[in-house]
Amino acid sequence: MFSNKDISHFANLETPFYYYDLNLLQDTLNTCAAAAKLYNFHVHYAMKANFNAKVLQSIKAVGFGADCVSGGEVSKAIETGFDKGQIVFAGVGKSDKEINLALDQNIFCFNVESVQELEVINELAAKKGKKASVAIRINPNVDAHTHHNITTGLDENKFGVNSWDLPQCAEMLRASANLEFVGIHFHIGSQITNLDVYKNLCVRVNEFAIWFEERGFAVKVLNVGGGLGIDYHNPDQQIPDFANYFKIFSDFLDIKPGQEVHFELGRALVGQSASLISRVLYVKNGKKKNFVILDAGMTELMRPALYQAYHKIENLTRGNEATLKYDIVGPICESTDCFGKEVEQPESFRGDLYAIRSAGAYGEVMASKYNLRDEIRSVYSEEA
Ligand SMILES: Cc1ncc(COP(=O)(O)O)c(C=O)c1O
Ligand SMILES: N[C@@H](CCCC[NH3+])C(=O)O
Repeated sequence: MFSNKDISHFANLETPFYYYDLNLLQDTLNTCAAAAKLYNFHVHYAMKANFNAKVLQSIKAVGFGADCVSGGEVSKAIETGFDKGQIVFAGVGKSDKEINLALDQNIFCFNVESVQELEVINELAAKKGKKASVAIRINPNVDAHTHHNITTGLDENKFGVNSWDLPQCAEMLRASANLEFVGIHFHIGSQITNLDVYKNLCVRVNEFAIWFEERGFAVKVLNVGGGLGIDYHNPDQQIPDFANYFKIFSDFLDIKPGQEVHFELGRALVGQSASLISRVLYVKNGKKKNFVILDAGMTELMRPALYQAYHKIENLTRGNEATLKYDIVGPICESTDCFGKEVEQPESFRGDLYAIRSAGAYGEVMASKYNLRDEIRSVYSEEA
């Protein structure tokens, strides 16, 4: 919800830009941190969701670790001041250069996604005379009931080690003098709104933990990944239900004394804290359709074009009284450059300000230069 003061402030600014509500971000982080603390759970922020410098500063300040998926993210986390001892590094295709960088930085652990990767990390660690801490990312074949493009924990997905490869994994761990097994890792998908899915995950985590323990491995860390969704239809109902989310893991995981439970949350921490603010360039009234053409497009927010993702769209200049249906599109030379079809809006005019809500996660960071677009700018609530 934007105040009149926000809207007058936006009216003086060049569009498009991401607007970050840093107070809401702080409230979200504090709520999550307090809910996790109740159970002594460890939270790593999934940096891929948003690595805007101010966002990262706020997250670091609350004491979370970082979940990284590239050497670039590991470096950025360290530059930002995240504790190296709280950095985890996942990814199915870690290059030798990235592994070496993470070894040099003594990060908390590699979330390893294949037997071959274990072999490579062992070799590279041996060359440096080091022992690399590793958790095995297991693909548990649990359906996350989310969009198939952001599902990661089914047998057909490329992520993690499948259960039938675990015996080979265990053998490799035993044979590798430069690896230290710390635990098991899972991440079954993103934008998960049905929390029952996590109960199913817990059942599988318990089974896999026993599997490793029966073979003589001490499972110190149970890392259950992230994926908690946000309500894209109600962007003003802003803070996800962290209390219930963590309670599920406390209730359904068999947590042994000394065992740590780790999470890797991205979207839930940052998703509602930003909107993409744009101006209407043109309004085209056709025979079959009316179009609102914005100065922001799929190059600034790719999710609708990529996953047919829903984002609530609001005309900030004219208010809420919807009288017409428009396809809300951008200026990019692609037919998928569309933020919403047949969206009910007030009659709109050139110069109106539009907000595309819930754009704090996988928004700014997925922007592209396609069509040689200007780099997307950011504006922060503290500047208003
Ligand atoms: C390994 C891993 N951990 C954590 C996340 C964070 O996901 P989300 O933003 O849905 O919480 C992702 C992205 O889906 C991921 O691939
Ligand atoms: N980029 C996706 C989420 C992918 C999560 C990373 N595994 C989105 O916008 O919803």
